[in-house]
Amino acid sequence: MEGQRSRESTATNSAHAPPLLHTLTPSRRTVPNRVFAAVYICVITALFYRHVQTILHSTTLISFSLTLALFVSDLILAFLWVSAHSFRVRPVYRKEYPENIEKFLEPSDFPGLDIFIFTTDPYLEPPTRVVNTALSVMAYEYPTDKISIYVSDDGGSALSLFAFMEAAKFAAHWFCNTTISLVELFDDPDINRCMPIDITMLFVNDQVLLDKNRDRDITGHCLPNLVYVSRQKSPTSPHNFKAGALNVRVSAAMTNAPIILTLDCDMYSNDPRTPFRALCYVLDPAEIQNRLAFVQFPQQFHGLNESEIHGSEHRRLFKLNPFGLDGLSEPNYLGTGCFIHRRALLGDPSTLVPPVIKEISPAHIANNPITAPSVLEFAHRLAGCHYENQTEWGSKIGFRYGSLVEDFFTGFRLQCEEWRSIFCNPEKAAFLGNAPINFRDFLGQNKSYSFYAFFPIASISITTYSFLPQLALLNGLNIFPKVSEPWFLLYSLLFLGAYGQDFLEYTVAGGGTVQRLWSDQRIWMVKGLSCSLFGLIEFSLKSIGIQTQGFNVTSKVVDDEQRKGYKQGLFEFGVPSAMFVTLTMAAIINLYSFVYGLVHLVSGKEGGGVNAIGVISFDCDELPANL
Ligand SMILES: O=c1ccn([C@@H]2O[C@H](COP(=O)(O)OP(=O)(O)O[C@H]3O[C@H](CO)[C@@H](O)[C@H](O)[C@H]3O)[C@@H](O)[C@H]2O)c(=O)[nH]1
Ligand SMILES: [Mn+2]
Repeated sequence: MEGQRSRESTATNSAHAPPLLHTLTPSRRTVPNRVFAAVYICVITALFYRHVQTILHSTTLISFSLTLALFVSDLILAFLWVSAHSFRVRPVYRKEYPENIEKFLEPSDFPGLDIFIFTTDPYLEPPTRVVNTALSVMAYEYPTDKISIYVSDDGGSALSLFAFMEAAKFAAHWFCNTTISLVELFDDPDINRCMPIDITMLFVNDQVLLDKNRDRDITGHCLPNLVYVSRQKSPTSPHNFKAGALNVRVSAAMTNAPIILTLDCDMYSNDPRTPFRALCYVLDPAEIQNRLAFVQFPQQFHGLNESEIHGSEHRRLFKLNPFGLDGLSEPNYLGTGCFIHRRALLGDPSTLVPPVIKEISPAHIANNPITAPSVLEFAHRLAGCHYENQTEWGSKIGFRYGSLVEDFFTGFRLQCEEWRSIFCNPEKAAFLGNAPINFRDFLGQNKSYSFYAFFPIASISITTYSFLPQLALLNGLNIFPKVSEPWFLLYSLLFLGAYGQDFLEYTVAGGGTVQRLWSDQRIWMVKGLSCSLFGLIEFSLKSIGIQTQGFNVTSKVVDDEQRKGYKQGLFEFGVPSAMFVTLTMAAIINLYSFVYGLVHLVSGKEGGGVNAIGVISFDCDELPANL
């Protein structure tokens, strides 16, 4: 990480001021980043000058179309490079002082915290894991009577409900004995398995499993509220996937806490003090005035292998880029590990959009027992599938519908409404999760990530560069400058500049290893040829009205065979997928043209030669550099 940091404090610690809650420090990379950007833009401009010259002077249709294709591909990559510059223009680092929260607040003054945990498929998401997620947050060092946990089960599965009924009993014993290591619970291969059971019911079901007013652990201390929610679904009204589940307002009827924590069932709390960290921001009057909507913690994973072949830790997306966006007050919402002001979900900072029922407005104080028949009846009504009809839920308020990546979309909409956000990255991971270790699951998951704004269009460039130079080489056409030509220097600069910056960012600033950087680069190309490409095609089809499939839940089940392969750093091609076709085609053509180029180079024949060996490599945010 960064070395010495000058302190640009947002909260001061003078005699009369409240205790220091957090500090903010701009990264030392800011100035070098800006200088580099200026130089790199000049090099990119030179590249386009060359492309235009070649197009204008092309004599055959083939050379014209080849250069045009490269021109378009480079244009897309250059556009993405420019947009990625926002991550580099002002990265910032923060530090919190959670120990000061208690100087500032009495336990009775702590704000209520409603924790939402999501699950949808007991076969892909073993209920024992979901239970572990819930137990991990029950152990938060936070006034117990202020915490309520809502488990949203979109599958309405009897198995998940049963698991939670057992968990509620277990909690009474476990809660007072938190010395049992959570990691142990997670890594036990036997409890990770999902028992096959053939009952799935869809019904409106809010079941209060633990009530803080009623339930005690075995030493007599109170337990947090634990509520199982299974919203009603009907074939005639869209359920809007996770965004729909997020918007079920049962928590508003029962506890209506001002702060919400969203957590996927594949994550668990790794630090019981995390809410204190979040409070350092959400309680800071300066931040509230600055229209703070949410505090996002990074998604981090455990159980990854050394080289992390799939790059599924998404170090850039989840850790590096948010530092950059934080400097601009807009880190995006990552769907899990995020503390949100409930108020931010109900309209822009200046005009509150009133919910249809006033009992669920942020001002409403929910102080009836959550098991009171009136509360339960109200909660049932809110979880019904028709409640949202003719309302602004999903369009102007709540989590926004219409995108499979509801996190990215909702965060973006909140920012458009002038809400601000903060990225909080403590040294000890606040949450840890599981990333898919199966190659097909990984690609399936990334098909939806690839909707991320413009990123999927990079697949046009990647596909072009995966086939075009190779085919040109095999046909004896020159499309890149020779080593002896001055233009070769330009390509070298593009290559070295992109990789140099990427290397420094990933390893020195981002703490990643060279091996993982290698995997990250490789997987970027793999994604461009598979999931991004398919995501782009699906998105285009959908835009012109052709139906495609919806959200694919990422499997969290891992068998021993898969675990073994993954540990050895092997990609698993055992299961069929259309996404492998483009990948394999590119691999074969690249290998063939690589050998072809090499043979010609060694035998001293002309025809492409060193300038197009057939291996392409370029960084996700940069221009291609073909050697
Ligand atoms: O109809 C649905 C579909 C999914 N989920 C839950 O949503 C969560 C995320 O789904 P997962 O299959 O794990 O997707 P990932 O690709 O791993 O999730 C990433 O991408 C999602 C969409 O952008 C975000 O919501 C997640 O927080 C983010 O980790 C899981 O807990 C699911 O149980 C539901 O509750 N209802
Ligand atoms: Mn997930």
